[in-house]
Amino acid sequence: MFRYFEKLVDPFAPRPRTKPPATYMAFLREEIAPFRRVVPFLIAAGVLIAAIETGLIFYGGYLIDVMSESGPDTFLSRHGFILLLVALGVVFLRPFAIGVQHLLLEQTLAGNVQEQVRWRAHSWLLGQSSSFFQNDFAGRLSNRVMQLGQATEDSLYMVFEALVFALAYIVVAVVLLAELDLRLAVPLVVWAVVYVLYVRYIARRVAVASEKHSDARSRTTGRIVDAYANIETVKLFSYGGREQRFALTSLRRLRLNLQRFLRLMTELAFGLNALNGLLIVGLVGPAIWLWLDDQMTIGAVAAALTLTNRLNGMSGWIMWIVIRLFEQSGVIREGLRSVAVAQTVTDKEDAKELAVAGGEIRFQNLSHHYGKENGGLDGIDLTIKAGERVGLVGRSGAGKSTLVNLLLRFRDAEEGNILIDGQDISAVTQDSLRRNIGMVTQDSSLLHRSVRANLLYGRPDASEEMMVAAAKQAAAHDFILELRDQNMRVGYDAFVGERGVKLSGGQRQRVAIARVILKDAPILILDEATSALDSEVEAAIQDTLYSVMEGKTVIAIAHRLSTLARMDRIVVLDAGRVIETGSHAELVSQGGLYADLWNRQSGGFLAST
Ligand SMILES: Nc1ncnc2c1ncn2[C@@H]1O[C@H](COP(=O)(O)OP(=O)(O)OP(=O)(O)O)[C@@H](O)[C@H]1O
Repeated sequence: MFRYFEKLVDPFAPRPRTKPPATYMAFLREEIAPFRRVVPFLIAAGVLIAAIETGLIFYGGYLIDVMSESGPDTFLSRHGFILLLVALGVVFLRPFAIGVQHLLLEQTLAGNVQEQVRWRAHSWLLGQSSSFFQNDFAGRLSNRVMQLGQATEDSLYMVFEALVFALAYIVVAVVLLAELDLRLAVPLVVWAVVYVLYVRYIARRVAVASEKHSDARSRTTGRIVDAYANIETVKLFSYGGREQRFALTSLRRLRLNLQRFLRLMTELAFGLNALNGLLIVGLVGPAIWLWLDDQMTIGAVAAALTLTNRLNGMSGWIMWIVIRLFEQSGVIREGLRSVAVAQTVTDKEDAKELAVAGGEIRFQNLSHHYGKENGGLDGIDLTIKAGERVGLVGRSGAGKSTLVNLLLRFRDAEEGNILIDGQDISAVTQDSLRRNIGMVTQDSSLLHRSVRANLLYGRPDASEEMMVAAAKQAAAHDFILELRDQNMRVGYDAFVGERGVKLSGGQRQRVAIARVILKDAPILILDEATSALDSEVEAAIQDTLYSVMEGKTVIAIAHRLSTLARMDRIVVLDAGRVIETGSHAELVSQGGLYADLWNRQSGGFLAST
C-alpha cells in the first residue's frame, strides 16, 4: 500500500528545460503541479478531519444537555442510536480520514517533492555556463539546491496538513457557534480577523529575517567549503589564524541574523497569548451571560468553553506553522536567487547536431573582453584547416585559453563567429559540439569516482579491451593496476579522490590523455597536456599523442615551445590578437615575438630536427 502512494507521482519525470520561476508563489505552483491529482483529496481529507473534530466538541455540549434532560432511565432509548453512530465515526471514520491524509502527505507529497525540487534545480544548474560557476561558491550553490528541496517540502506539507485543517476548523466552528447563538459567532470572527492580520504582520518580518539568515548561512557554507577544497593553499598562506578569522566574520553575521530572527519569536509568543486571552474572555463571557439570562443551555456553554480551549491551544500551533511557512519562504526566495537564473549559453530552439567531416575550424572576427573594455580576445580571424595541427603560443594572458573556451562554448563570444566545417557553433547543440572535441588540460581534474568511470566518461559504451588499450597508450595502465583506495578497491575500480587528488599530477594527466584517446573525437585540444610529466614519460607520451593526432584537427597550447616540434603551423597570440603565423623556422627567421620567446628557451627541437 505504501508503495502505491509513493509511486503516484514520479519526481524525476522529464520536463521542458525552462528556467525555474523566480517568484515564490509561481515556484510553488510549478512544483505542486505534478501532484495536482492528489491535491483535491488532501484538501477533502483536511476538511473532513476538521469537521469531525469541531463536530465532536459541539456534540459533547449536546450530550450534556441530553443527559441532564433525560436522566439515566430514558437516555439510551432516546439517544442510544446517535451515540452508536458517533462512536463508530470516532473509531473508524476519523482514523481512516487521518490515515488517508497522511498517506498522501508523507508517502506521495513529502516523499517525492524534496528530490523533485533538487533534481530539477541541479539539472538546471548543470546547464549554466562556466562563468556562472566562476562567479559563485560551489558550496553556496549546493547548499541552496539542498535547502530549496527541504524548504519546499516543508512549506507544502504545512499548507496541506495544518493550514487547510485550521481554516476548515475555524469556518466550521463559526457555523456551529452561529447555530447555537449568532452573538457567540461574532467574537470568534473578530478574533480570527485580528489573528490573521497579526500573523501577516509578524510573518512578513519573519520572511525578511529568514531570507537574510538563509543567505548568511549559504555564504558561510561557501566560505567553509572553499577553505576545505583549497586546504593546501590555506595551510601554506594562512598564518596566524587568518582563515579562522575569515570564517568567524561569516559566523558572526550568521549569529546576528539568527538573533534578529529569534527576537521576532519572542515578540510573537507575547502577542499571541495576549490575543488568546481576549478570545477566552470574549467567547466564554457572553456564553455565561446568555446562560444567566436563560438563553443558553449548560451544554452549549460547555461546548463554547471546550472550543475556546481547543482554539487557544491550536492558535499557537498554527502561528508556529505560519511562521515556519514564512521562514521557509525566505529560504526558498534565497535559493531561487541562484536557481532561477537564466542560462546564458543555451541551445537554439532549432539547434542541429554538429556534423564533422574534416574538422575545419574558422574563427571570424572573434572578440571577447569578458564584459570589460579590453583584455581577452580582439578581432581574431583564423582558419585551421581540416586535419591541420596548430600550435598556439603567446605570453601568459595573451588569450589562448579564452580562444579554446569560446571554441568549446563554455561561454558565448561577445562578437564574431566560430565555424566548424562551415557550421556556426552557436547554432548546433552543445552536446554534439563537445562530443566532437577531445581536450587534455594542464590540470585535468577527475571526478571522485573510479578510474574506470573517469576513463569511460567520454565514451560510456567502450569495451574493457578498448579502455585498457587506451590506458596502455597513455602509459597509465601499469600505475592504475597498482592503485588501491581506502575501501580496498583496486586497479581500475579504485576511486581517485575529489578532483583526482589521490593521483600525482602526472598520473592525473595520463588518465586524462587515456580518456581523450578513448573518446577519439575528430578535434583535439591540448592545453599544456604534458606539462606535469617527467621528461622520460613525456617523450613517450608525445609519440603517442602524435599518433593520436593523425587525421584530427589539433590545437595545442604550450609554453614550452619544444613540445610543438611537429606541428604544421604555429600561431602566436599577443594581447588578444594573432600577431604571427607560420612554421617554426619561418617564425624564428622573422625575428618577432616567437623568435624572442624561442631564443629565451634553452634547448629545443631545432637541435633534434
Ligand atoms: N573569467 C574571466 N573573467 C574576466 N577576465 C578573464 C577571465 N578569464 C580570463 N580573463 C582575462 O582574459 C585575458 C586572457 O586570458 P587567458 O586565460 O585567455 O590567457 P592565456 O593566454 O590562456 O594565459 P595563460 O598562458 O596564463 O593560461 C587575461 O587578461 C585575463 O585576465
